[in-house]
Amino acid sequence: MDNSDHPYQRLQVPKDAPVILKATSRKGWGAFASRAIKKGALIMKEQPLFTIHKHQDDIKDRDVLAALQRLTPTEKEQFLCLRDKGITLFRFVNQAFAENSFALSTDPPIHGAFLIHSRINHSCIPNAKIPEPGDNAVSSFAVRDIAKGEEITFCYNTDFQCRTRADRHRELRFVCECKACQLGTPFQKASDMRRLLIRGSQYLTLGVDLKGEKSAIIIDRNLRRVAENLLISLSTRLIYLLLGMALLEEEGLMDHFQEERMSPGILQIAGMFATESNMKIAILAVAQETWLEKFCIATKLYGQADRADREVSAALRSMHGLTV
Ligand SMILES: C[S@@+](CC[C@H](N)C(=O)[O-])C[C@H]1O[C@@H](n2cnc3c(N)ncnc32)[C@H](O)[C@@H]1O
Repeated sequence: MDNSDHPYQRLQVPKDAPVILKATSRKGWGAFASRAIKKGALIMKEQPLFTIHKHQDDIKDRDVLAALQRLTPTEKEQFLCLRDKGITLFRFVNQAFAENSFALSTDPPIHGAFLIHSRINHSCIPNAKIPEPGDNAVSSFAVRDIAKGEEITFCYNTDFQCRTRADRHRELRFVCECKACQLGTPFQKASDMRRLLIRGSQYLTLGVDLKGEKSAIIIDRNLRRVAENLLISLSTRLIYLLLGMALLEEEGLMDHFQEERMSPGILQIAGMFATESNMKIAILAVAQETWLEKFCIATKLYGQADRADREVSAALRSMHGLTV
């Protein structure tokens, strides 16, 4: 099909959004920056074409057809532009909805059709992020400077930062071609290693693996026992937290959302040391500019017990319902 005739040319991008839709060479259609977008800037805010108040698995063709009946002819025409992988008509309308929707709420379950955000392709090292939808809308933000003409991407899964290439591809069910997925390249090999280490360091600080499971990565039984019982020392806890952040930074995954989410907890841990020599190092570590610098200073705490260790462990164990 000549792309100038493609139905996606008729999709209405939110007014003033710096986005144009175009065919990519191997990923179907994608969204591209129509002008330079600064790191942190809102890319676009999109209202749903319609919503369905059910769990995704319970949404049937008839639910989508009923929702379409309530649309104006122009809105209905937008939905009918959708194509499977940008090429063929969908066999079922609920499939078209599933491929082009975002969850607006889990309890109660609400899914909305977002035709423009659904054109954004995935990358394991994305330049945009779609935080938890709120306000009955989906918004995307640049997590680094995006040049005019660059493809806009976001990560389709929230825990990919600690999953290897093979593991991510099993979940995605397509072969991503981003920098972290170029099989056998030095970056991809280092990326797999970094993401495994991020997963391991998360386990050591939280005491649980992804989805609350036991770790398949940390095999030392004693270390697992200490982590699962939230008994790691303050210094080890700070070091692993900062290691995770430094690895995210090195991987190209550090952004202001990540920093806003993690920084308060890290500062809190750093402020809990009671032994003066440890306290000085912790304060110096968190004052550094980059996460790698913070981590490097914090390693000076390695193996140091602290007067607050017992009290902090007891507080964490009580918070997690473990017997103190
Ligand atoms: C929500 S759609 C994204 C828009 C889609 N490219 C289109 O043409 O409408 C998701 C689909 O796009 C393709 N896709 C997205 N990201 C990709 C990537 N990094 N590598 C390969 N295919 C990708 C996959 O076929 C995936 O199932």
